[in-house]
Amino acid sequence: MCGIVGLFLKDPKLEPQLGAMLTDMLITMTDRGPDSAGIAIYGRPEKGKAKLTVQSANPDADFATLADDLGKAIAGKVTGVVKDTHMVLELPEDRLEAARHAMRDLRPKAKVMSAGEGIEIYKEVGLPKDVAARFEVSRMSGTHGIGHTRMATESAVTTMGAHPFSTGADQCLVHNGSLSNHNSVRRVLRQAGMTFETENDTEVAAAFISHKLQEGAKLGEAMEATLTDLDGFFTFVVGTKNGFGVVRDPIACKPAVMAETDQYVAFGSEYRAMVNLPGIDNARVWEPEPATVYFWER
Ligand SMILES: NC(=O)CC[C@H](N)C(=O)O
Repeated sequence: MCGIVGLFLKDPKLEPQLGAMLTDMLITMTDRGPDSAGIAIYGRPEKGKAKLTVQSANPDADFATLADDLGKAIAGKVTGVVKDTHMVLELPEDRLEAARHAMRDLRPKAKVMSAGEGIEIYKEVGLPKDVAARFEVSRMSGTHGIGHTRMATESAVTTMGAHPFSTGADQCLVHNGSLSNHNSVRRVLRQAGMTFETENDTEVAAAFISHKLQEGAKLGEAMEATLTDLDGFFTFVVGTKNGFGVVRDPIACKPAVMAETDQYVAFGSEYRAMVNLPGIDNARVWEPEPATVYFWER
């Protein structure tokens, strides 16, 4: 099982409702994966600024002076907003890599959930309704977003084992299925310099796409490569700063439904995730074909 939802807005008028729409979609998928849940929201990037979303098991101690400490370490202005176990740090775009490095010394136990100009990722063990409420996702605006509710198959039920996985700036991936060659692909990617936080198969798929993008592939090409190099079952939904993509393995036994109107492109593991979207009755609704890449970019 596992439930996936995604929404890529074409109409800016819907942007203030992105978090609320995705939350509703994800809660509808709760019975497909009750052990952990997560959501990636892409806000409109602010010129010259970047965001680092970090997570801590001890947020009071770790977050109290983090914005100031990080500001000193990177010699730049850092502001932060704490939401439960997560904190979103806003900083100068050209200091993003320096900030990632500084975090390892400043707060070695805190985890980086995402980094980039638009992306924020919130994920924890628990049901979608509880995870979404803890991080007030329904109040967030944005241009596109992806949500996941997990029934673990390949690694422990932990915060870091929850989806979405982010392995590159402004990139994320969620997965329904299980990969059979993830250990060998992980070894190859490690040799190429990619690093991993978990033993999870989905993290390997995310890193595989990030590595292809680093090598210069376009989003569609990177997704196409999953069809030749990754074995097993998958429906993947991928987010980038300006893009949103879907691909299913050649057997395609993991369910997927898409809907498109003039206002949005939506993805659900099942149609019921999309019933409350505006204009859904007149949307073009279809099942994505096996071994076929679909993507949209602004
Ligand atoms: N049930 C699933 O689709 C699980 C997805 C992935 N294999 C995981 O364990 O996280």
